Amino acid sequence: MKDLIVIKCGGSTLDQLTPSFFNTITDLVKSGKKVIIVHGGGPHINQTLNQLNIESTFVNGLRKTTLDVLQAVEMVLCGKVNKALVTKVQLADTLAVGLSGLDGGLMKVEAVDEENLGFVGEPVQINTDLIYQLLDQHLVPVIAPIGMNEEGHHYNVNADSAAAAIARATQAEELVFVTDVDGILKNGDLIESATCEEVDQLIEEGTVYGGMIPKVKAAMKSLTGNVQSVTIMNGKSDQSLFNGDLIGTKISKSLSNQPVM
Ligand SMILES: Nc1ncnc2c1ncn2[C@@H]1O[C@H](COP(=O)(O)OP(=O)(O)O)[C@@H](O)[C@H]1O
Ligand SMILES: CC(=O)N[C@@H](CCC(=O)OP(=O)(O)O)C(=O)O
Repeated sequence: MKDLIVIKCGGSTLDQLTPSFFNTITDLVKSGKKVIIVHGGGPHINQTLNQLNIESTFVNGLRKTTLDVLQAVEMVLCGKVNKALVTKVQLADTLAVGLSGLDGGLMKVEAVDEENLGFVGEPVQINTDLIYQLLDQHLVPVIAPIGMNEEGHHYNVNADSAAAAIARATQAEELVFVTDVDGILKNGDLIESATCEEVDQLIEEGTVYGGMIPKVKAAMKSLTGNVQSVTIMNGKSDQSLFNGDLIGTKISKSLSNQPVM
């Protein structure tokens, strides 16, 4: 869809996002752009799991999700984090609708690897009609990454994967990952642009690790569809967001996949 931007807000940066960030979203909507927010909440989940004395571990950036963990994840993401974000968008004078992948069949998922990861899902189908209807009403959908499978079981979805699947399915023009670092760093320096091949190499050599892995993998997956541009940027930077070139790491399709001019 033309003029559609999917913004993924990482849990690492959610509490630091300033009113100017949310004012920018209002400016975007007023200028005729359509905005979808997909959010994470990893640190918020960790805090609640600690309070509940529930252990959780990560495998390649994905949280191993037992039934106990799933219940806490759902409570934190769909409840606390989602509603806090809806409130902040609305304080900037834009109406937002908070929902999860469960609501309106928004995100159907399949288990990734139930034996090793438990209830971790990956999106297989997005109800784009529902999203378009909200966008047509000038509402900003704020989406928590919990999905449902065919049997009605709930799954924890990495928020980067959810954002990429939603960007792909809605044919968004842009996907922006807002996180707590300036972009992909190598030896402390920002990599301003990288092709998918270069990103694969960065994973292989260990420069990209942990929570950055699902982010770059999701970025690359979205680029195999209609998404034109993926940027990873810092939510703390006070740059005038989206008014020109975003500052961060821009990931582009491999040169061999570029259309011939
Ligand atoms: N090459 C890299 N450049 C920057 N950050 C990296 C890199 N590799 C791993 N990371 C880690 O990825 C983190 C961002 O991922 P994550 O914590 O999952 O954030 P979010 O909650 O925004 O999704 C950074 O804070 C950093 O610790
Ligand atoms: C399967 C899986 O790992 N799900 C994530 C969902 C939240 C998330 O992705 O939050 P961030 O964007 O802040 O990392 C989790 O449980 O932490």
